[in-house]
Amino acid sequence: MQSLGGIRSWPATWRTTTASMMTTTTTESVRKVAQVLTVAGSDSGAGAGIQADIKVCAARGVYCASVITAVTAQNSRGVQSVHLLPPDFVSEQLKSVLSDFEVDVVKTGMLPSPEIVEVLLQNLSEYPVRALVVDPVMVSTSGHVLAGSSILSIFRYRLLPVADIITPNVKEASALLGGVRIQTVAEMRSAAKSLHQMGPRFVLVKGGDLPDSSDSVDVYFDGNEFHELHSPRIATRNTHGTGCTLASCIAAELAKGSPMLSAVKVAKRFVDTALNYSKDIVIGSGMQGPFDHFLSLKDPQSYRQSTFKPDDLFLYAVTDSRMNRKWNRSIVDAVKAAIEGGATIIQLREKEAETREFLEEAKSCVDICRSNGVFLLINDRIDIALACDADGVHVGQSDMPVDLVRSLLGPDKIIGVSCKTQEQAHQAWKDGADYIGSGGVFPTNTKANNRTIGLDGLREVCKASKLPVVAIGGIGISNAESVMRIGEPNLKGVAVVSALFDQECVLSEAKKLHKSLTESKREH
Ligand SMILES: Cc1ncc(COP(=O)(O)OP(=O)(O)O)c(N)n1
Ligand SMILES: Cc1nc(C(=O)O)sc1CCOP(=O)(O)O
Ligand SMILES: [Mg+2]
Repeated sequence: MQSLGGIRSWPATWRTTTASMMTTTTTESVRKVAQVLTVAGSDSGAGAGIQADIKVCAARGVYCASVITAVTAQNSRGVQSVHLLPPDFVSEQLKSVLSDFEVDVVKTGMLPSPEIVEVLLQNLSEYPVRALVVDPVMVSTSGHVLAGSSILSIFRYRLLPVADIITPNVKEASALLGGVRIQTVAEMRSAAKSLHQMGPRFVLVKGGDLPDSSDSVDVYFDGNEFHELHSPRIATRNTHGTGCTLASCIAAELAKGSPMLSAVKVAKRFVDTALNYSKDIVIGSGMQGPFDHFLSLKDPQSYRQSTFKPDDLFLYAVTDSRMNRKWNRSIVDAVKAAIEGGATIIQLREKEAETREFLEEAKSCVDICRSNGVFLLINDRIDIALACDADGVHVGQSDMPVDLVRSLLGPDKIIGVSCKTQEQAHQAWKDGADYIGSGGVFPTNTKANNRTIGLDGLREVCKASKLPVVAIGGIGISNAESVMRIGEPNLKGVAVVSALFDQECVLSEAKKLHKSLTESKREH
């Protein structure tokens, strides 16, 4: 079979992504729709399987075709019965879709027999796609075997070698590796490495089932580097279908053109958001309910609260047009490098930009940030934020009042406000802000006539604030650790301008600062 080629070669004409990201415009004005094909089992309860896959793709703005390998009778109590489709008929479905549609990414879920894997491989060699995402489903969340041990050999020797990414949970990783013990993050790393040797380009071992961990940790391995992707464990019964959802979301992001790590990060965040958002909905009477992929079954007010997370403030990159001009780089390039280096949120602070030019650049930055799963805020300019559909704004005490900003932007946007005093921190909470920027912690050359409040002033603001706080002003690699060391639980990160953007290489400075912040977090 020809190598599936991952997501390496996109026709240049597809690159102009529209705001909705579902379609891309070619020079001939033909709209190319990002397409996923899911090859999986049907779940009558619709929390997992084909039904979940279609919902995720729809939620992410991607078209999803479906080839059904098996029909299951299941609900929130478990799997009552499974009916396998004949391999010939699975092949007919594959041919129907692949011979007609321009499928970008194939995602596999329940592949219940070696014969079905065989017909899948045959069809993929006849109709190659850009990427193959393999979720090696073996056992349902309720414990029902969906693909027995007869499948292991063809998975190991035929399917994994042509996969771009595989997304096993620890039980599936263990089964693929002949029953090795995987009970710690170190063992997950070692499993990811061994699985990578079986041929997939990337491996994501999901640690949701790991015993005794307060975090949910997934281990990503690209053949060289490991990334640990942490998220807080969400207490809910509604976890049915999380694996299918994650893999399909990765497929959808790849179909839109994201690099692999970005696709994985976006997918993890999507699952966390959906789980948190629907943690207390009740569908079915069993132990494992479905969750809401469209985030629409609850009060919309709570959506905003669940999407912005205080930890997003960890490394806050604030751009500066003067510095970009000095170093001869565009805002877009500056933002890309900051994100690649580990920035967790971006603010465009373009004090001298002309409105028209700023708007165009802001739109490009929104696309970049969105495809990387990083929020983009606009400094001061509510009009620009609305026009480019940014994720929010940052305003100061002399800018538009926060309550008015909230009424203009609505409940879903993120609003940050600068506070130097406890009174301002109280007011920020009352007015509906999401976070506080507090400084100048140290003297700065970036903002003229800025009053320095020092570490003591920062501590005061943190103590008075019910909101998460990010520290700003004169912060860089040499002193970021001393800021985080004040140890206030709601101090979530540092915001920096010159430490990233008044430097020759934004990427390497961002990486260094991220590393130093991560180390100081580990120590405290
Ligand atoms: C994260 C963050 N904190 C504080 C500020 C300062 O905002 P403001 O007081 O409105 O001053 P200007 O940035 O507009 O000069 C910020 N931008 N970001
Ligand atoms: C934009 C801004 N606001 C501040 C505040 O105190 O609210 S200090 C500041 C400038 C921060 O730039 P640098 O990281 O280069 O010191
Ligand atoms: Mg301002």
